[in-house]
Amino acid sequence: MFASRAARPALRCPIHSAPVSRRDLSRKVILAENKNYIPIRTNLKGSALLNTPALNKGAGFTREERAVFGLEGFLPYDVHSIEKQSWRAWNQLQKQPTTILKHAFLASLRDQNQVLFYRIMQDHLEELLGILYTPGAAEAVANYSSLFRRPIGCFISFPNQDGMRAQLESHLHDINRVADVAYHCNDTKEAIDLVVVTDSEAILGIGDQGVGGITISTSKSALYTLGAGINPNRILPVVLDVGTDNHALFADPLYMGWKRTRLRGKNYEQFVDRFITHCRELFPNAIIHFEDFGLNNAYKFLEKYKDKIPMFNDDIQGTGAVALAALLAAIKASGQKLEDQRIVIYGAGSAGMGIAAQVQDGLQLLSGLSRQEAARRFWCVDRNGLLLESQGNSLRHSQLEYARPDEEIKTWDLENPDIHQVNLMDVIRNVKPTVLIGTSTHTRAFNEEVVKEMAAHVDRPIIFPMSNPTALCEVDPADALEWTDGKAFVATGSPFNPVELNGTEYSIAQTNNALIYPALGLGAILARSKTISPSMLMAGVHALSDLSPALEDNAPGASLLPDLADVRNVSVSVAAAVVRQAVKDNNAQDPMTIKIVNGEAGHGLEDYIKSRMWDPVYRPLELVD
Ligand SMILES: NC(=O)C1=CN([C@@H]2O[C@H](COP(=O)(O)OP(=O)(O)OC[C@H]3O[C@@H](n4cnc5c(N)ncnc54)[C@H](O)[C@@H]3O)[C@@H](O)[C@H]2O)C=CC1
Ligand SMILES: CC(=O)C(=O)O
Ligand SMILES: [Mg+2]
Repeated sequence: MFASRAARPALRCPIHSAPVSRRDLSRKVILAENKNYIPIRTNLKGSALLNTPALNKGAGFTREERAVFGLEGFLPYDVHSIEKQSWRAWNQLQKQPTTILKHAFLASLRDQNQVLFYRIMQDHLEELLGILYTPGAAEAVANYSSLFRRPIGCFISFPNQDGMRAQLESHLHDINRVADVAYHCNDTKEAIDLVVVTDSEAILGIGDQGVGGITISTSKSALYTLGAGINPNRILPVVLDVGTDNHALFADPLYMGWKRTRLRGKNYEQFVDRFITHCRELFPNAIIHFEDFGLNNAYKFLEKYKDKIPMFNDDIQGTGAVALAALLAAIKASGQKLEDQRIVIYGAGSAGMGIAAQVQDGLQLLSGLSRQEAARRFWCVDRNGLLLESQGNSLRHSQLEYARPDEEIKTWDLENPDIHQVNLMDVIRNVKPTVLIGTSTHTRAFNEEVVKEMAAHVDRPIIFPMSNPTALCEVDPADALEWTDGKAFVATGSPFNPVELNGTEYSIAQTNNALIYPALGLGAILARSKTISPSMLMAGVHALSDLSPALEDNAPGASLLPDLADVRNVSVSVAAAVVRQAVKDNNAQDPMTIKIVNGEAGHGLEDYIKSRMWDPVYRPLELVD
């Protein structure tokens, strides 16, 4: 049932002191013109300056800069504004015939003129996100070695492990970073805010991609800049090359990674531990973002480090957070309660179990359920069907508490009672779920039969096919809406166009961790929090959920979450909530941020956050000897 307008909850975030206006969200670049941009000091001149992406302005160098930095013979005469440069780059990009060539064009631009790359991305975020990120990034990762031009990011390969510390350190001395960041720091140890690391075992839904996984680290890093204004020169994207079990890569003569079977066991763990130790020593202020590790390792390192250092696993925690935000929005918009939901998770891996854990936290915190009562709201289906207690030893640790008692299915109407494998349709028929989440990589698993059966028992089915890239999505939103006569709340992991049905336009929320992890990272960096705690995550969830367009009055068909293209504005609210929570929990260590949150600094937190965001504008340059 649709909730009446009066029944809709007030637009007030429990974490924020002030109400949040969704109308505050606008596509405009935040505050760029009000900032005082400190000049960048450099001794580079001529072609060396043009070949330093963090400093290069191309045709954007002013007359004075051209004279001072000896650029006149290197550039055509006319000086062009960044708007003109962005327009030219956009026209060039349009001429690239395929997504992968567009991705390669953007990578090349990033490698020539970093500010212009971020500027064109920001100017056309809606159109370009699908190229830089999912689904485009999947193709770029898979074709990394054949498309390779120049390396971006940090490559730590197992055979070179003896030099790991020096390899990381050399990135501190990278000319781009030194020019823009380290020069202005008292200590190079302050130069890195964030490390984004993958070992490439489970890239998006396309599996083991060996060294090509660097592109997921660089894409996720770019989204930190676009989404939360984190200075790109203070981010280190890393791939840990520990070999690959993707044997197609071995057969490729152009493959650029270490051609060995993936390292496992003790050697692997020590390698990753050594990496973390060096990062902590060399970049003590940096938070560490784990991305697309294989399921077992993802959980192993999360458990090992989450209470000790500021780190998080994006696939587990970022995905859990964005899914809960969308779920809370759907529930509020339809006047339901979280504790009344029966939740089926299809694909019980990192993302699926991360969502279960986050929603379980929500059930405990918001609905007052015990941990065990909350776990009873889930039915998780994996390759071998419904997770059952009798599967004991074959279940992974993260799955154990959601396994259902075998007793429960004794009374069920099963498609094939002879086999001990309860399939998705069995679960839908017997559980009558209110929520169906897909994190399985099983293309079109939510077929017409599944969706119609679900819709036959609930007024507003909540269906989140979250697998990426687009081709692996469990159901096309247009189908899900058609099969439910527009009653379903649908949200996907990759972008989909709005759906027109019976005179209503349905916007499809892109329920992707990219809507929340940039702000989570920004909040943790600004607070310099000791850890990235569950309460910080939950604060981010509430802040994001409260910005849901579906909670607007009279908004049939509205998206459950703000548009990913609005992420930078969304991030201000979400990061503020994260920071406030860190301060409240005595987890924050940055004196300035603590002062601001405690109202002792004379200006508000949101303004401070905006003032700390990096913008794609050309900063003045100052020549030093
Ligand atoms: N929307 C978002 O923000 C995010 C989406 N994802 C997507 O979720 C999907 C899974 O990613 P991860 O959890 O990291 O991978 P994973 O490998 O950890 O988990 C996938 C799970 O699905 C199961 N599975 C595979 N085929 C199945 C089938 N036919 N039926 C039932 N279960 C099946 C696997 O056994 C495994 O447990 C990927 O497509 C990924 O792109 C992941 C993270 C974030
Ligand atoms: C979005 C993301 O992190 C994934 O699909 O793996
Ligand atoms: Mg991922």
